[in-house]
Amino acid sequence: MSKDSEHTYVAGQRWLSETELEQGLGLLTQVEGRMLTVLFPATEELRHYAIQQAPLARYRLLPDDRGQHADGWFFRVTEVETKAGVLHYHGVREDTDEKVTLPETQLAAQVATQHPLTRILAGKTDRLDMYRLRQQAQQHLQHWQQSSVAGLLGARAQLLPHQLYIAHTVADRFQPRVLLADEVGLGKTIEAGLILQRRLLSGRSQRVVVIVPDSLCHQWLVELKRRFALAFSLFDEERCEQTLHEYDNVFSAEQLVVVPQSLLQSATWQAQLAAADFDLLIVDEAHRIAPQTSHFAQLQQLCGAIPAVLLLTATPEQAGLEGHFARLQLLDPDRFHSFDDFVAEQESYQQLSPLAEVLARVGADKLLDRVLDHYGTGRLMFRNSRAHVGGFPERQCQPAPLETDNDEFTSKANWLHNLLRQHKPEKFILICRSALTVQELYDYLRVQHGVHAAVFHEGMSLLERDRAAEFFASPEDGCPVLLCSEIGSEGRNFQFAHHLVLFDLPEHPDLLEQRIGRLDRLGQNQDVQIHVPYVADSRDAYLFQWYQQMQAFAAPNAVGAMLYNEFSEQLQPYLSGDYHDELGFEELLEATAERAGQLREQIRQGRDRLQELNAYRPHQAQAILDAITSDERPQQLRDFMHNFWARFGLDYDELNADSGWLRPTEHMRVQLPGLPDEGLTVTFSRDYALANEQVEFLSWDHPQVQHALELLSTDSFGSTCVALIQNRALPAGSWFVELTFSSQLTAPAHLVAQEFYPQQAIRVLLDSQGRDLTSRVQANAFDKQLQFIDKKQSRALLQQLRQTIQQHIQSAWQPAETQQQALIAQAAERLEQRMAAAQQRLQQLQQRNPAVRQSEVDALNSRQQQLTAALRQPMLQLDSVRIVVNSPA
Ligand SMILES: Nc1ncnc2c1ncn2[C@@H]1O[C@H](COP(=O)(O)OP(=O)(O)OP(=O)(O)O)[C@@H](O)[C@H]1O
Repeated sequence: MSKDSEHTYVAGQRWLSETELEQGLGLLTQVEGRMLTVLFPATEELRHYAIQQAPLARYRLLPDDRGQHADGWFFRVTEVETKAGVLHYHGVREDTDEKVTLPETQLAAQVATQHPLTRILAGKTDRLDMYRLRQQAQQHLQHWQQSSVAGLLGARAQLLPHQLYIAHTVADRFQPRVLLADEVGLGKTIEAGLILQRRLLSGRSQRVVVIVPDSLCHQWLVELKRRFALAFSLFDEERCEQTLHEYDNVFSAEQLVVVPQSLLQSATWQAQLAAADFDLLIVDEAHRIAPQTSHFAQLQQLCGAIPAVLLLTATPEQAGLEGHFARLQLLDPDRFHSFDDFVAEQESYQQLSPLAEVLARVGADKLLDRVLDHYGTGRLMFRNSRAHVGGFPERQCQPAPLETDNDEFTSKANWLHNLLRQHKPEKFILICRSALTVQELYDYLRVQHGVHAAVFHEGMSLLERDRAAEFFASPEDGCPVLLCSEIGSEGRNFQFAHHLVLFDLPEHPDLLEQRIGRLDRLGQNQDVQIHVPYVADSRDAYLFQWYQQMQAFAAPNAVGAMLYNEFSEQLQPYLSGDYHDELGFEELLEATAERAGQLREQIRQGRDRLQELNAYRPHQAQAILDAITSDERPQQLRDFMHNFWARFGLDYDELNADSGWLRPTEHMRVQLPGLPDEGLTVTFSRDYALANEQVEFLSWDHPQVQHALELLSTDSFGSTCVALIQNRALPAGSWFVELTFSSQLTAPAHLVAQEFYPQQAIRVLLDSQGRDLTSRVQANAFDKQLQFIDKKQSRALLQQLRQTIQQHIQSAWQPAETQQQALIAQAAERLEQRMAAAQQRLQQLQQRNPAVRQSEVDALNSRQQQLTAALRQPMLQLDSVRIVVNSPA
């Protein structure tokens, strides 16, 4: 038996190593002369120490503490007894309620080495600034978790109210199943991305599949990365084949996948997709999968298997109202069971429109909401129009009637060459119906005129297409024109160009709209010139005149599909050259113009207007924008991240007022997602990020920021600390223990409990006598007075005080629990109020609007019940401890 200033060393006692805490709980096996031997059973390491300098801390449990037996079971300590220097714990087993007594020798070797109490006992502390950083991280995390716009903060995108309104409305539904049908180029991809991001970050969705026309896969992958910092994986045929031998279901390999539409053709992959437990499905250009095809049947199966579905199409009625109905049916088969009922219902909505219009005009928002609630498809379908969103440049049609001394192709090709020459160095996008024409034109321009054109069509590989588009878009490239086929270019972003050449005309007005939409989309900053060459009496000449009657070139054409349905049969003979009656065409034009006027008027008063009013409710959108402006807090984020980088070994060099270069150093203490070795240029400014695409936009939603918040809130960095206070009003040598407890709910992620009860920090401040000063000494005011203390001093203090500190820490649980109860009561009240309001609203809505699924109402009830239950059992944990010692100068 031997003795130091604090303890008597006896074999059988348990000790922690202050220098090697990760060894777990040591067992003192031998005391011989001036030497100690300690075995660390967790690592099977043996250590010998000289008694005078042994860096050991005595491990003792106190009544009410929780201990673990070497056999794995836990017990609650009721009494502690010392027999010949070894502690004997009396307690109750948690699993069996049995009373037990065990010597400390039998304790498990694994102790929570990250636990602040263990760290304090072992004298392990961090610097004051690290402790502060941890506290800040927790406050920021709490703020973010509670924000009503978490997940909508981080997109590299302008804050456009029509997109944010849709994103917010759809993302927060239990399992949204909607059609995003904004006019072409208004940003459906961004809307889908925002919805996705908010759902992923809140835990509402976890496994996502995006089905995209093959030609758009790359664009989607790039947009998701560039705009949302989301890394999706492409699962094409090749990747599936490669993954096949590793996984039963290839799609289990990743959480976020992009799948080319063509993959649906394979029964194997299709079956695996349906069985891959995705919880969110996004289908881009959904009109491309035509009803009554096998593809469509497969899509139907997927929509049946995946609970949340977003279908994207700018031209929902391209294949007629039946096609539109079929897609709505994919979303809600129960509600859309009869096409005739659907048509009748659509007509009945027309009556609502004038009233809604008046309410919108006078700004009676609440009443307008109620009227719009009656509009059945409004819950399922969102369609914004340019007219409603506003701020778009004009379209200018430039018809080019041509003389024909040559064949049609040659005349047009020569005209094109002239056009390009006149407008040098401007860039032109040319779209025609087939890849064959693209190829012929390419050859002709090269051979006859020495003009090098870029080409873009479905016969090229995706990589070739992307390269061609990129090459053409680069300002250095000398190529004046990009020749595109119809189908090859759908969904593409060509708004950097201002001239569109329609080398021939498509037969369907929606296809024409898709073509113009390549340039006339968000981000277009000049009027779009639409050049239409045609030869007299040709197919295109007739089509051009017909399109003029419906003003198809001047503005987005909402009536095109309906006119096509009514008149296409009469039009056919003129297109094929098989007609006898030129007068008949004049009549057709007149009839088309008249009908277009009627339909437009109907639409103005009817369904489309209702759709627009519903897709964008300005006062609600404004509330979302306001919340974003107040929760973005770029300055606070910047300060926090700068501190984080400095403490964790990353170098940051300011490049200008808005951006800087971030790079890892050899002292980097953690791995950050998406940080390459050579570093990264970053900004906290949305505007700067928008103008500089290569610069990473850091927001509270960004994975690196989330990682920092998470790390600092859960890991042990900064969880224990000793600091000095110099306050003459207090006795010298008086000291304080400041504790932070974290309180959290344990609930499945999809319940999004953090919205009501984010991870909460509960502070308790005790003085050296164990008196509770929490409410008397404010956290900030206290913190401001604190100063660093050097490591040696801090260690000596802890050695001296640790037993009392351990007792104080134990007594702090009671006030922490009391504070927690108050927080819980507040959260329960908030939950009750908000849920009651949401339920009432949904139930009222359900009475008015048949598109509210019963499952939504049930889900809301069940969420409330589960959250109420979770609120009864919050988890309280000791998170950090700071010891403050007064030493007046
Ligand atoms: N909020 C925004 N901020 C900046 N750019 C945006 C925003 N929304 C959309 N854009 C850009 O506008 C263009 C059109 O957006 P997007 O491709 O999402 O439209 P879309 O409705 O899906 O078009 P399409 O009907 O052709 O598929 C894209 O280049 C997109 O990056």
